[in-house]
Amino acid sequence: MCSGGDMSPEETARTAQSREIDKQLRIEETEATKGDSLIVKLLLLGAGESGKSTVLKQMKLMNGAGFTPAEIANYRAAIISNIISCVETLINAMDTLRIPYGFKPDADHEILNVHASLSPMPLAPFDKSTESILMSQSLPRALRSLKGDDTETSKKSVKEEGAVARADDTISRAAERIYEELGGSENQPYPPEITILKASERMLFGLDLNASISEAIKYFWSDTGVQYCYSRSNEYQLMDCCAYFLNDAGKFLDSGFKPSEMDILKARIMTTTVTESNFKVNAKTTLRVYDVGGQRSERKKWAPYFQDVKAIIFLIAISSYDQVCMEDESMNRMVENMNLFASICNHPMFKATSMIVFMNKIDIFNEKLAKSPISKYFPTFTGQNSYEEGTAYFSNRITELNKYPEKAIYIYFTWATDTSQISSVLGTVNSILLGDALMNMGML
Ligand SMILES: Nc1nc2c(ncn2[C@@H]2O[C@H](COP(=O)(O)OP(=O)(O)OP(=O)(O)O)[C@@H](O)[C@H]2O)c(=O)[nH]1
Ligand SMILES: [Mg+2]
Repeated sequence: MCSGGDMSPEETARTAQSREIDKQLRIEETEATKGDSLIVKLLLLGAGESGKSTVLKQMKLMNGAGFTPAEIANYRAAIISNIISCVETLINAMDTLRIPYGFKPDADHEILNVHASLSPMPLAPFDKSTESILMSQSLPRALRSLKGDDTETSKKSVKEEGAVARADDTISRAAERIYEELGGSENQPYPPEITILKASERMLFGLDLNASISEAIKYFWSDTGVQYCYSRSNEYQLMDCCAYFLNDAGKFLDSGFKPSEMDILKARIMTTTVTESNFKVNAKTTLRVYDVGGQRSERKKWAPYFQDVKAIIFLIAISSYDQVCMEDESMNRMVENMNLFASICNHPMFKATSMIVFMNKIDIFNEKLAKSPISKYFPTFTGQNSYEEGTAYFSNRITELNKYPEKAIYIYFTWATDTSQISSVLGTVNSILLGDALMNMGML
């Protein structure tokens, strides 16, 4: 077991947060069970990073609970750890995707000109057979064919539903070629700011985040190659809060920084302990909400909470249609979401349980549509790549998965980090829940 001294800031923040939640729960539990109140049990389910804990934070805010000073301090630590994780992820992705620092995607067709402006080094001699492969396919695939290992994954990725994102265009090939010619990961002529970050790559968590690291992060984030790498984040695992925190890294890393409600809503702490929160809906009714961890390894903890559930809010990040699954990079994230939804929706214990689906992260979905065609990942989608047609398509796909025709599926499109949008949806959901709960108890 990990002793306190060995914990990363993220783990420390998580442990302190769950202690604080436990304390709060004990208080709420006592309050909720006073008198003969009606308890409506609600589960928040869904895959990792779908937004369950964010919805719970919003429920707390709506209930006037706000965040305690201890929670605020924990979220500050979580934000710092989010920033460091994002920088580390991007540094690694620059090498995995073979993107050189300073790469300018707009100049992609002028590969050699771009090369000349980036590097004072003479062009390295290029092996012709390798070149022809690199110019016709993406590097990961090219490497697989060089090794004689052009496996099912790459073939599957083009035609079938739920394709996995792999850039394979002139820009990505130009990046790879320049990256190789500049000397790959080891020998690129890095600017000093990038050198600081790369040198401390493995130990950023232990570092004193002084002004020079903060400046280096600012420089790193403004690098055109890093921005291009960020634009391809559907090909690897990057937190959705990355841009929000890196756009203002200096402010968040300042020792006097105190997170706002929005900062806290954006902060990511992966759930590893099932939490129970009680909300008084009216004088006699308490909503008892369970928030679980959605990563595959966390799902074995769900079943003990399935008894007597009145409703499930199932979250799906609709923006995940072009992303790779966290736990299995050969799988599309939306397909993982849909499989998980089918297994919960059609679970015999939930035959009569109200199923409320939050198709979440509509803000990211909307932004993505301009550059990421749904049909590339879901060939059965033949409509316009618009918000209306995209949401209608996924809404139908989800509804079709329900095998109990007598059971209603309520679908909402949500933006969990936007307090006013989610409050209005949660208001409607409360009415449904109370109606259903009272009806089940013969009180309506
Ligand atoms: N832009 C945007 N970000 C969101 C939205 N909903 C959640 N997020 C962000 O997505 C990240 C993950 O959200 P969480 O609420 O932690 O996800 P979760 O489902 O609880 O994840 P697990 O605990 O791992 O199961 C956080 O950084 C949130 O701020 C949304 O609608 N829009
Ligand atoms: Mg969570």
